[in-house]
Amino acid sequence: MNRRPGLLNNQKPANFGKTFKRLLQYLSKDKWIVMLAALFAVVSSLITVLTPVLAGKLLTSITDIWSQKSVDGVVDLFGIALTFNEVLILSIVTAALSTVLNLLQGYSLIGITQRLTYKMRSDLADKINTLPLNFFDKYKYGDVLSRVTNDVDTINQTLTQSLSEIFRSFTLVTAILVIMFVMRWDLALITTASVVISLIVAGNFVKLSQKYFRQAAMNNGDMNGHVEEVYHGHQVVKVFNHQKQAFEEFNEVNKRIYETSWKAQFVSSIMVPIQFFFTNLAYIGVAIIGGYLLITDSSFEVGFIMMFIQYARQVAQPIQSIGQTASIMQQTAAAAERIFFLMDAESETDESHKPKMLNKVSGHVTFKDVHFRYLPDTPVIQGFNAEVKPGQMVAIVGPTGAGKTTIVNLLMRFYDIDSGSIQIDGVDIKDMKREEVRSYFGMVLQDSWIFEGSILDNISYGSKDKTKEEVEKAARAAQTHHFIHSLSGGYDFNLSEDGLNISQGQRQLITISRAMLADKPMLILDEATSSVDTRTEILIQKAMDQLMKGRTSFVIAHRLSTIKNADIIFVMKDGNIIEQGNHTQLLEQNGFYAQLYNSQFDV
Ligand SMILES: Nc1ncnc2c1ncn2[C@@H]1O[C@H](COP(=O)(O)OP(=O)(O)OP(=O)(O)O)[C@@H](O)[C@H]1O
Repeated sequence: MNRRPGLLNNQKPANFGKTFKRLLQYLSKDKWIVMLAALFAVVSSLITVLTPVLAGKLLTSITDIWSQKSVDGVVDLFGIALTFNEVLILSIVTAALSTVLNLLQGYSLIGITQRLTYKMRSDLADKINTLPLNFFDKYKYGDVLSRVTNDVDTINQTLTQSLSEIFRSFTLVTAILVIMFVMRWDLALITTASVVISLIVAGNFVKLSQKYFRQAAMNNGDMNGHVEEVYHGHQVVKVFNHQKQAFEEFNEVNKRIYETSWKAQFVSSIMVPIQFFFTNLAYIGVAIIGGYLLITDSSFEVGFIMMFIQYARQVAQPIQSIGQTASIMQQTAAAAERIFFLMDAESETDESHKPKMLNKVSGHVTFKDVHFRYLPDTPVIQGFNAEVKPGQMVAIVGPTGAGKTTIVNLLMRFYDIDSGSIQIDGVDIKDMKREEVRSYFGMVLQDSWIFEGSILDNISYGSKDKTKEEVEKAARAAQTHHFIHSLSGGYDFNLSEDGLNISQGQRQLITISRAMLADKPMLILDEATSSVDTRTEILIQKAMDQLMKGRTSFVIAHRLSTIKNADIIFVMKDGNIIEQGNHTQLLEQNGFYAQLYNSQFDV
């Protein structure tokens, strides 16, 4: 099942404070705008706090006028209208001002977040370009890519909301509590107590529901893994008559999801009514004591009670919101931590100071006592020595795991060797920039790399300066023109992602044309092992022969024809060349090659 723990997949930040501080440092350029947004939030929240005062004032004035009527028998309509107008105008002005401030705050925070995520994406892209290949041996590409997409997106979505909510909620809570305690500390105490109790109860429910949510998420992961396994290997499942067992496994996981999700949803759904219960208790308390004070204390105003009840209601909401925002900020920090982990990974050493070493490359390659290991305690290449003359075609053969791909990786400087040297035309590749080394090689790999776009774009990938005529010439030389011509639109025919709308052999022909057009002095060919039809195989062989003409070529060989035609064959075993020579010489030796050849090619 596909459950993959590890630092890159953590849901909770290991160090919330440190990560959030670093995230805020990203905002340092915009710190004045952040402060302005905070100011907007504070002022608009203070205005919200004033609303109950206005409403209370209105009610007190109306009851005053009304009680006067009971004495005089006359209603002072003019007085009511005047009070109404005053309060109404003030209410409209404050509401409008609060809306404008909220808009300004939203506008500035959105700008800040977008700039922050834009910069994070660019920084991550720069970083990924400098990561050494062995980083990707440890971490999956999907994981790394998800930093650029999902995690940056999480920050994008949560940061604006969290920042604005934190500014707003803290101001509201502080202001309301201050007002309440200044007005009547005893009533304020009742309200605060109810909020605190409701928060404690809610906190326990949150913990419980989080436990069930986590279990549900794990069960969902199991379900994904199961579905992926079974449907990916659909045919295998059928061939081995495994459907019944697969179905039972599915039902078992499905049942677990049902149970844990039910508990998680139920526990989280009863949280709100419970909080309401405690808040309502506070209203009742304030109303009873307020009513009593109104009767017993003549200086007590009815509007005051109303105002207080409104504050009691208002204070609970931002406190709950702070709780929710804290959990959102945890997600933000977890995402930021995963991003920073990638940003802190060790980059390839900087080589910008290195000058260009070769002007014209003839393709003379020597390996001198090369040692290399991917993992500290597992030597892979041990004392590899070889010399390849310009224009020679080298076939590298050997059993699986012998180190054939590794030699190619070292030659292209995808990895740096531990000791010894690899030289091109007498210059150690360590003294060249990696890009310089790679610029001398054309590559055709087993997995034809095709992207969505026209055939023309696919062939001219990496050689954008070439004309359409040159592309066509390369395709002709690579035996590809004929097939391209038969497609609707010819060179403009649109290839789907991974080139799935053409055959495997045709995809290979396109990549051969690409290497032909790039016209590099040296070549690396990793021959495809999977079979294509005989006609295409002949075409590919012809194309490869044409491509290799006049270039030093390293072929990880699987085809009999390639091996027979090679100028020199390196027979590799356990990271070393154990035999070398041409096909006839090696067969005459009757050693490992002869054994391998006879078993593999069944001659
Ligand atoms: N990225 C890596 N990290 C750790 N070990 C690796 C890595 N790549 C290859 N190896 C190990 O190095 C050894 C040589 O592998 P390599 O891929 O060069 O063999 P190969 O001859 O190309 O095999 P095949 O014919 O199966 O492609 C193997 O034991 C392999 O397990």
